[in-house]
Amino acid sequence: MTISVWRYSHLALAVSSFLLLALASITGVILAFEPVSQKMQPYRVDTFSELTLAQTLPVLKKNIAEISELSVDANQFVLVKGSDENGKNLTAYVDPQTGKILGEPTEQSEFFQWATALHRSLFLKEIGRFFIGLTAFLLLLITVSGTMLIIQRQRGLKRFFTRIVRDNFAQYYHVVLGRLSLIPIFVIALSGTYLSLERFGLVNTEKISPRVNFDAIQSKPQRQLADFAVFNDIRLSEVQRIEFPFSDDVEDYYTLKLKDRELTVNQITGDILSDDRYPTAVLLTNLSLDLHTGRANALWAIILAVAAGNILFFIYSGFAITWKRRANRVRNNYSADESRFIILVGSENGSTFRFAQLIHQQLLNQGEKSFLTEFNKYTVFPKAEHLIALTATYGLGDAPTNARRFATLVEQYPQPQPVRYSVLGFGSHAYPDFCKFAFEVNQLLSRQSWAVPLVDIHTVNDKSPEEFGLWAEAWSQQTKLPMSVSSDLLKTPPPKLDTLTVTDNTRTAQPDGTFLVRLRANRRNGVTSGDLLAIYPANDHRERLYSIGVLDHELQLSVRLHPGGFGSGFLHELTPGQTIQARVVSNNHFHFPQKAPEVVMIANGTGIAPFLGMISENKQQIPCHLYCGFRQRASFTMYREFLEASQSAQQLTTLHVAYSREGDKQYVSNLLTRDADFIANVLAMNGVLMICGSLGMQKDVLELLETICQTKLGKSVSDYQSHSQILMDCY
Ligand SMILES: Cc1cc2nc3c(=O)[nH]c(=O)nc-3n(C[C@H](O)[C@H](O)[C@H](O)COP(=O)(O)O)c2cc1C
Repeated sequence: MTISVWRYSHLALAVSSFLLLALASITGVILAFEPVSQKMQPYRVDTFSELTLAQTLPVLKKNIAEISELSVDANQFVLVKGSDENGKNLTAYVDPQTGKILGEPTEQSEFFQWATALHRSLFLKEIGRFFIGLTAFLLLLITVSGTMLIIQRQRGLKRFFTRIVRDNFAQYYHVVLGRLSLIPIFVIALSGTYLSLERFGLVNTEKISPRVNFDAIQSKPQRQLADFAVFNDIRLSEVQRIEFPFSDDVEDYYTLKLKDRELTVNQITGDILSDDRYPTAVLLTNLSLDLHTGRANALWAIILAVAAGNILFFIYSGFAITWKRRANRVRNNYSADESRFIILVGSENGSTFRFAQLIHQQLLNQGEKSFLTEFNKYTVFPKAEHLIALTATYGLGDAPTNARRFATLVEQYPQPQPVRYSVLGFGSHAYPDFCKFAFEVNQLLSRQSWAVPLVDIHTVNDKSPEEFGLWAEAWSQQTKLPMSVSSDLLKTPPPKLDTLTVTDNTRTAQPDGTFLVRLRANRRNGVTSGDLLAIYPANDHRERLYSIGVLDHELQLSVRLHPGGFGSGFLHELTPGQTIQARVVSNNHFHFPQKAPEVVMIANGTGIAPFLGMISENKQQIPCHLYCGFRQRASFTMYREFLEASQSAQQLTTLHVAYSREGDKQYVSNLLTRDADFIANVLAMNGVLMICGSLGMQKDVLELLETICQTKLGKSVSDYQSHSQILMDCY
């Protein structure tokens, strides 16, 4: 069964019962203190559990003139009814060992009487009892559905008590306390339901009346009470009530109502006259009363009070979670049919909607027609030019509930015109399948003939505004539409810029040639190869990002000069000694995996930049293979010397170069096809593939990897992506 079925049942049950449940819980907390307060009265003797009837009854008979009845309550207080030596009625707690009178019972306090009546019947007699019974039953169902939700959330029964990832206060404590109070709440609900059924006569609790054969009653041999075998066998702690014989006549007998049966005993010989076990239903009623009220054990009563208090918290936190989910409902000004921008959201708990709304709002403010909807509402969008897919991942790397049907819908509704797409995954590294569903969506879209990749898939760990900002910047660069990340979402001050000094610039003669720029940061604040350098060519909001390779403590950028290029043109003109204002954007997901047993780097064109730095920093000599593609040999010349030196120093193990416009006219994907077995082996041994370069190359390589993974490893490429074995930074 899917998570949503359990979730909706859980919610529906909670909504339908929360008022009565709150009332029952509040009164339940109050009533749990009654047994605790009662147990503090000094009527229990320490030897209670050891005393037998043979020890107790003779002492009581000796000390009390006339006894008609003895009862033992849930607090193990012994109450005797009868009369004293003056013939006056007597109802008193006694010491069962000495027969001494300890005190008189008092009436239940009015407050507890009031709370009990409210708890049991809402002061509405039978109707109230019915609703309270129904509430107990609903609580039982809520407990079951809640347990299923926790099992699904924790990915299986075995992991039920493993660490819970903290999402937000209400959700975290709803699950933490839910797990802890699961058993007491289940017991409260089950016993409450049972007691209601019993109350309405739906379970048969009729006791069998003792059948004494008076013809067979013996009056010999006469024995002392202390010598009755049956009284020696029965402990006081097994007794609920004893009715004493009304006279000395042999036909009057002792009736012993024990916890599990009723006995009648000849008052002269001590013979057992009848022995009837109670029906199971009666035993269950007693057990339910013990468990539901906590009357038998003060510690259990306190546990019940805490559990009932937790129910109140669950009502609050459950509604807080629902409220948060509902608050993200979408309002569109334009229809799906007329919109140029389609934003799809896959979200379970609503936070991804916040990010989607931010994009949506900015597009609307710029006068664009934008339509925001859920993945499951995907259809044909006749005017769409851009598709932005934002999605969280849940379960075992699964789709959120509102994105479950996406794979089917995509096949069902091909778009009639080319649409440029970009996928942004929301997830958490706390889970092993990081953003897996987003990677699947990316794969799915990349296979559609109408889908044109616009920006490499980006991921956002733990709702990081900075990582969202990276995507926004990349998307904005491609579309030329401003997409800023609002400061209330970022909750960080505007970036501080560093001053960097140009140390070298190889320049190029051709307008589509590649050149290398080296910069030295005035203060070295932890730049790592794979990070990005944000430059501001016009000193305004326009930012351009370049992949950094750190070589000899300097930042090296590999740049292709585009005719009229805003960023590349600016960098091309830099001369050694010049300074620029820029900032380093940490790009943690694309750092060299220091713990990987083997690393394969795949690049085309300027995508080689971060790899040069990583190779230069590979002092541990982790086996490292570079597959790179260029148009002509000339493009590779500037890297050759460095890479050959790295091979000699064993910082680079193998080097494979493809030229697309010369010689065999190969692409980097052709090299990978040739070495498919090796690539599969690296993945199988937990090695890491890193891809950097153009999105076109990335698409080809991913398609190839999908085939390799499926045929040689029996898994999807998204499996490896979600386990950080395939890292990408393409543009
Ligand atoms: C029960 C649960 C399971 C999750 N499973 C994954 C997962 O497998 N992979 C992942 O990257 N993130 C996982 N996450 C993290 C969410 O995807 C992430 O917090 C996301 O930002 C939530 O977005 P939403 O509020 O729109 O649903 C999980 C979160 C929860 C609460």
